[in-house]
Amino acid sequence: MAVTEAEDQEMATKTTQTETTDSPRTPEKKKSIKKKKSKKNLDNGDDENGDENRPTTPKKKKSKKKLYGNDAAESEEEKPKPKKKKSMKQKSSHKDGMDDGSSEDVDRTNNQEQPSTAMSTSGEGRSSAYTRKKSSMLAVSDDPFALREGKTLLWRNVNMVLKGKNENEPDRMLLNNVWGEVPEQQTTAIMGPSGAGKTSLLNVLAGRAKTRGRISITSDVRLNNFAVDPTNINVRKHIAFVAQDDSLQTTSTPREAIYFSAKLRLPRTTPQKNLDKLVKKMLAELGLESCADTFVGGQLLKGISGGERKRTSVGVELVVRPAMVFLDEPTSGLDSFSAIQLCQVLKKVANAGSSVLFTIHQPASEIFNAFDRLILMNKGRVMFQGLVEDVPSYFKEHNHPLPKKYNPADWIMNVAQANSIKQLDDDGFFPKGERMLPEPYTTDGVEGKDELGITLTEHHLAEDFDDSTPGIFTQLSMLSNREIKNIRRDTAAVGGRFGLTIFLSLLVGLIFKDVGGQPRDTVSNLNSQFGALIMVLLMSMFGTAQPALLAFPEERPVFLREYSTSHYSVIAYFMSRFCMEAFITALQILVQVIITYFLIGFQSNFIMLYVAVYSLAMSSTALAVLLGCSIEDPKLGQEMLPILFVPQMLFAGFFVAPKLIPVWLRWAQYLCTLTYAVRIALVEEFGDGCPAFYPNGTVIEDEAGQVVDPCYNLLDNVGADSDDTWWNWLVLVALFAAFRLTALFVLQRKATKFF
Ligand SMILES: Nc1ncnc2c1ncn2[C@@H]1O[C@H](COP(=O)(O)OP(=O)(O)OP(=O)(O)O)[C@@H](O)[C@H]1O
Repeated sequence: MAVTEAEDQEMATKTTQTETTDSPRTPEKKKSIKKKKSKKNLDNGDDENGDENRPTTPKKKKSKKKLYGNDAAESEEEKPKPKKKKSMKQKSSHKDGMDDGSSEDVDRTNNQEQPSTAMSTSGEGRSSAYTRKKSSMLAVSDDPFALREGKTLLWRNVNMVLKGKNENEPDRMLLNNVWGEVPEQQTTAIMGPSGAGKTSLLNVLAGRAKTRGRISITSDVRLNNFAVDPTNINVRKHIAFVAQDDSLQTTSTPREAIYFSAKLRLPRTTPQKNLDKLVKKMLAELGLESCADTFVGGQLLKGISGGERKRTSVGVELVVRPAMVFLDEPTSGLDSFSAIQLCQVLKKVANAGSSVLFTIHQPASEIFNAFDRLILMNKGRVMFQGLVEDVPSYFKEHNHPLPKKYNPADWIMNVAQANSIKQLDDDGFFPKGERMLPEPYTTDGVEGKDELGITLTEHHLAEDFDDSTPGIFTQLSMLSNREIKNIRRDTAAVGGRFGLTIFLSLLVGLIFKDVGGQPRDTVSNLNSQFGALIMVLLMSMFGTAQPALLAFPEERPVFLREYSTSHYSVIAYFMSRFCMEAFITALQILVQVIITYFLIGFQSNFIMLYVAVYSLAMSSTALAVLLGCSIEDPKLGQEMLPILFVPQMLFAGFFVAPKLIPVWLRWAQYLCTLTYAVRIALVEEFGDGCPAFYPNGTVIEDEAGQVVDPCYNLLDNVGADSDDTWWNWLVLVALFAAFRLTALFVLQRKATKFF
């Protein structure tokens, strides 16, 4: 569409009309607008009076000339012409299936394309269903393509700069003054040669890229003309995003993955049978029926094909009937039939009201002609932007007419790649000129905040967001169910973990066989008993902390995708993971302690030993989870394992007595969970002393000539004292709680602040 400066002025004027003369909106005004909205809900779609405060439905704009960015359009101070109106019904029927562009009831010659921002005030014939309260509308429908209220995203001056490594290396403009819009009810494709900046633009708009390292990003982005920071989690939640890399739970099936999304993201009042029907219809629309109950699969688990996985990712987002859908190369890896099928689905989604934006590489002509709009990127700049049907005339006007019987997508890519930027510039591509945006409804400035200091934009977003989705208990139950299925289905991982535990326990148990029952009358016996106990403790630490450390970085993409698309809260995710971990660890430690306890013949009480080893395992996993939440890369997690274990072993007192550690380092022992577990277990095993110690005559005497019980001596060496046992328990539990809470905090910050 063509937004010229004249049109921008029109938009600004309309904004003023819509919002009265004061901008930004005040809370009071917002209330009055709410009232009008509800009144409108009752007016059964009769918009002949053109109530200027109602949310508007952008029309499918048609124009032959004056494309958005057409230099002629930019230079002329032209009065915008009135828009031709079509009813929703007419529009839908026109858009159904592949758009053949045959809707000749629209004056394409003179009708300059209009900005389809939310403040556009023309009264498009929106049905009452379209404007009904979102939650009730969605709850009662079992149609994945039910009408919904869309949103329009506008952006200007989007720049992404890669700073040079040093003064000699110049900065690189990865995105250079990029502008555009994604109107509701339309499909917009971003095309361009490899490295043109398609994914970068999509990521910036979806809030998945931010100033960081050598990359700096600036942008002016409007959601329904509210100035927004796309990286804000509240903004991100409005956008269903399908990334290029599928991040799905590998042990779920497509049916379960789509159901999981529908159950947690649709209004809680949605009847179960509607959810089931929705999922069924979504699977059918995406051609996933035949693999609906096969595992998604991953590196180690055989599952559905790459194309099926991609369609599942799309289904997971579309099933919740989002207002905005962004997709990064949704057709990559799909055969041509599946690609067309997917594009038809996207088209239906747009017809239902959503704004759809996606990147795509050289689509077939059938697919290309089905898009409504095109953004053609080249070397980080916008080479063309407008209606797809205007592409041939635009390229003809700029000296690159589309040859007959040529796929237009191939042709425009050919033009973009075969000509230098200078040549294309000379030919008039890369429309220039400053593109103004109308005054935003609110800003983050002081005047845009209410008395509580909450920005009006946040009010708007929060109000707009459906808060009737399931609460924490449903989230916990859904997440726990999925975890249980994951454990049952990922037999390799669970089997490996338990297999290794059994193997190592047997190895240690056999090597130290019956050592625990030997009389404590020699140094070697006593040392062996001590060694056996330390081995059991270390084994529990290694065997449980390692999987916990690696679990989150591996699951991170799934968590971040689901969290950023409002599946569940961080607390629900954290709690469900904790419960599963606690359960699996309890079983694992039980197996380990049963084998070692009876093979070695420890003197401790079985239950006490089990609780001590389990407590160590849980507090070690808490530290591991904290580290795991702080890092992004599973490989880095592997490399961090020594950081987790080595200091613990060094400070626990069995390699070097704590009193021999330099004073300035000695404090670190108090942060090591192993220190406390060793003290508790040793007191339990040797706390009664060695009644028959060293009968062969070798005795140890202290400086005063008193005979020293070697068991007490051993406890003393590691700083253990039976009087401090409760204190040791307390610190162990406190460390566990501190690590867990810090991990929760880190996870919350990571999830909301950074993608
Ligand atoms: N974080 C980054 N650091 C350095 N360079 C980057 C970064 N992100 C993007 N780029 C560079 O920006 C340019 C555009 O990248 P982008 O991935 O957006 O291109 P694209 O059009 O999506 O390409 P493709 O079609 O090959 O996926 C590329 O040259 C890429 O190397």
